[in-house]
Amino acid sequence: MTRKILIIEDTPTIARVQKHIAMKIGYDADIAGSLAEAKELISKNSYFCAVVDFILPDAPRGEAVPCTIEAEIPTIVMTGSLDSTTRDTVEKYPIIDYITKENKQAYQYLEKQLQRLPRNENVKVLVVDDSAATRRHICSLLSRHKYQILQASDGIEALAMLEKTPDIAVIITDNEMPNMNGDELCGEIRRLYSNDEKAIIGISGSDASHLSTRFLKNGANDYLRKPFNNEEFYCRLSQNVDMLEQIATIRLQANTDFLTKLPNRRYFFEETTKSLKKIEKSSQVSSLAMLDIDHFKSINDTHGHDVGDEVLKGLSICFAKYFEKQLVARLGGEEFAVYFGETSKEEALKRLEGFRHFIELSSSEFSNLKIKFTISIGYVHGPVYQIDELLKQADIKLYEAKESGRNIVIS
Ligand SMILES: Nc1nc2c(ncn2[C@@H]2O[C@H](COP(=O)(O)OP(=O)(O)OP(=O)(O)O)[C@@H](O)[C@H]2O)c(=O)[nH]1
Repeated sequence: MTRKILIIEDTPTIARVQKHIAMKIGYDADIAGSLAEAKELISKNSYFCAVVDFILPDAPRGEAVPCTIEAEIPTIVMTGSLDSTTRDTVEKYPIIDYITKENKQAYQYLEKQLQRLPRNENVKVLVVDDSAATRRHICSLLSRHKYQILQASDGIEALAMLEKTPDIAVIITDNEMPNMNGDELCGEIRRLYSNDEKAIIGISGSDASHLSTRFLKNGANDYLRKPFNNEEFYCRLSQNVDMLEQIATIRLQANTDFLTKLPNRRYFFEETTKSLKKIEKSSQVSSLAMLDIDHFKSINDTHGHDVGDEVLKGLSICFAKYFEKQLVARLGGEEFAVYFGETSKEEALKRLEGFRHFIELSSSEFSNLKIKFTISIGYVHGPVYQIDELLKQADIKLYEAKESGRNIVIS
């Protein structure tokens, strides 16, 4: 779904720059050169957000701001300069943010805000406070920036909610609450979830100077003193969400094979080791296959490395269709592994044989040069709970598959 943005700006060059920024991010954009034009567009369209110039020829005192706010369009205000009258007007309305155009980084900042809004729709924030009024206030700030919101009235309820909704990213918690104080809740959350999974922002109205330190020492990422300034609240919150996002990106890069975008060897070892521990505890048997393209060297030697890469990428895409619930990784070169966990031997072999057959029939689809190739597969199934041992046994079967003429599954 393309989100539509309304740009209300009477200087055409500035409007064009803003439209360019919005479209680069993926928005559709309408431009209104005056308040009258804006009203006309608002009556006919629905907008995800608006970027509003504070001074317009037919709205010299910021009258366009209440117009978008009344139409329930999340609003970013652009101002020429921020004198006290402008600031008072801007602060009167529940806008997302204001940006001073005279600032050199104004458009970079606008771009960041426009990128954050759609992202925030997927960020879950849990608000923990025993005061319903404070919760309401924080929730209204969060909904203005399009965050997904969950609420709990004390620490016990918050922990239950975290267990039920594992993808909560940020917890904003008060300190003085019945049953469990905010700093204690913080400690408990950190016992269960790491800093790269969840960010915690502590808030308190207390004057006690040591409280911020207590929050931080118990694992909070940030602290806000009540009553807090809305702008500071948003800045701290988005910095924490940015940080979680950056960690997730780094983690994804560290766990992904660059060429095929499949999980890499490192991720495969980490995940299978965890799973094998569980399987061993419940006395189940494990199940794994190693797959290898036949005579891949000759594809490289005959057609070049780039064509070889194309073949590897094409094959990797097919894994997702055949092994939706299994963990597939590129171990290196033209060697891949499929970890079945507790799947029965019959089921695993049926899938592997189906995949081998599919590749035999369709491999020419994966490259522009229509290169045909086959794969060999070695499969193991048994009470083995060390991943290197499982791979060693599967590799022996794979070697047998190669020795017996290739394009075969050996178990
Ligand atoms: N294009 C491309 N080739 C790679 C990559 N990684 C490894 N290779 C090549 O994969 C080939 C593997 O060759 P071999 O181990 O001899 O295996 P094979 O030719 O497939 O022979 P069999 O496995 O016995 O059927 C070598 O030519 C490597 O250079 C890669 O990322 N891209």
